[in-house]
Amino acid sequence: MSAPAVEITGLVKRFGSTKKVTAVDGLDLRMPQGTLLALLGPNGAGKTTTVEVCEGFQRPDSGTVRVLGLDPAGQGARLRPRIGVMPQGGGAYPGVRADEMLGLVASCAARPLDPAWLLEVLGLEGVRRTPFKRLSGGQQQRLSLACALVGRPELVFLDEPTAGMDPQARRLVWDLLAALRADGVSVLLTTHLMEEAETLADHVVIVDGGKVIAEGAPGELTAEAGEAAQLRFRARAGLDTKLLSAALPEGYLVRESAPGSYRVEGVVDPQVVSAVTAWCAQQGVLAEELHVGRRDLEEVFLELTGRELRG
Ligand SMILES: Nc1ncnc2c1ncn2[C@@H]1O[C@H](COP(=O)(O)OP(=O)(O)OP(=O)(O)O)[C@@H](O)[C@H]1O
Repeated sequence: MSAPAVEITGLVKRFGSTKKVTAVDGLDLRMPQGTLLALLGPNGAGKTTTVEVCEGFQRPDSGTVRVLGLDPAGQGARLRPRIGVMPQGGGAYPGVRADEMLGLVASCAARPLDPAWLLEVLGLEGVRRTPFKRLSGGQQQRLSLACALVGRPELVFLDEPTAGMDPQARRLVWDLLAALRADGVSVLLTTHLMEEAETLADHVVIVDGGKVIAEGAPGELTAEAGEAAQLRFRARAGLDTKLLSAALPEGYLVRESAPGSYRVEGVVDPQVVSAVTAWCAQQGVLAEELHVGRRDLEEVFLELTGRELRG
């Protein structure tokens, strides 16, 4: 049987001269080959550090990390030709043209993809002669993604691949990632976009404070036994939830899951929706983002931590 794409056991990584900052705090993760795993978490959760350890750019303080069965710290020379890396923020020599840069990276690979094809798929055909510094942020990101993929890697690490992209560019990237996955390429990406994780991932690992706080298929994480839908809304923080609960039909309970985020517990029906909005109107409160539906990963994170994913 082939080795997992990534296997991490008890990873700890600390920074600072006295190692005071614990970026990763005993993280375990297993990713089979041919799957797409999303590391989802807020700023500072330890996602980039975890990925950089897998790429061999950081050494763990403790724990073991195996990537395609190899130790990234000690067997980097064997590992590097088999992986693609898209770092956060990217970067390149400012005067290099898009096609020159991709051509250069392709020339380092044994069996590269056709750079012209990749530029076209990523919507960069029209800017192939544009110097890197004059590309928009989203175009630079896509070029960085092309560089990560041009060597036909078995496994790619993408650190916030769609950060700063407009919805159209994001969609192009999502389509490409879905196609890669369908071709059997393993993809590990970090994101704080729960929609990205829900759309693309076979497996989502939610990290916070350097630890895994939940994981599973997106559907598993968002499923809740016996509950088809729930009602959520946002309003100013500190509403009197006891008073609101009392205004609802018997058996319903309202909780403020994070400041300004409210959740009505109980089976949602038209009467309860109407009662919530009527009570808010009486208090002169505007119920915003009123939502009836299954919970999403944002909600899962909120329930686990009491904080919003997008800080
Ligand atoms: N080189 C470093 N020196 C000191 N502290 C660091 C270093 N790199 C990361 N950290 C700290 O480690 C913690 C985790 O950072 P990391 O970049 O891994 O988080 P992240 O989940 O990728 O965040 P983001 O979504 O903002 O990229 C943060 O508190 C960060 O400030």
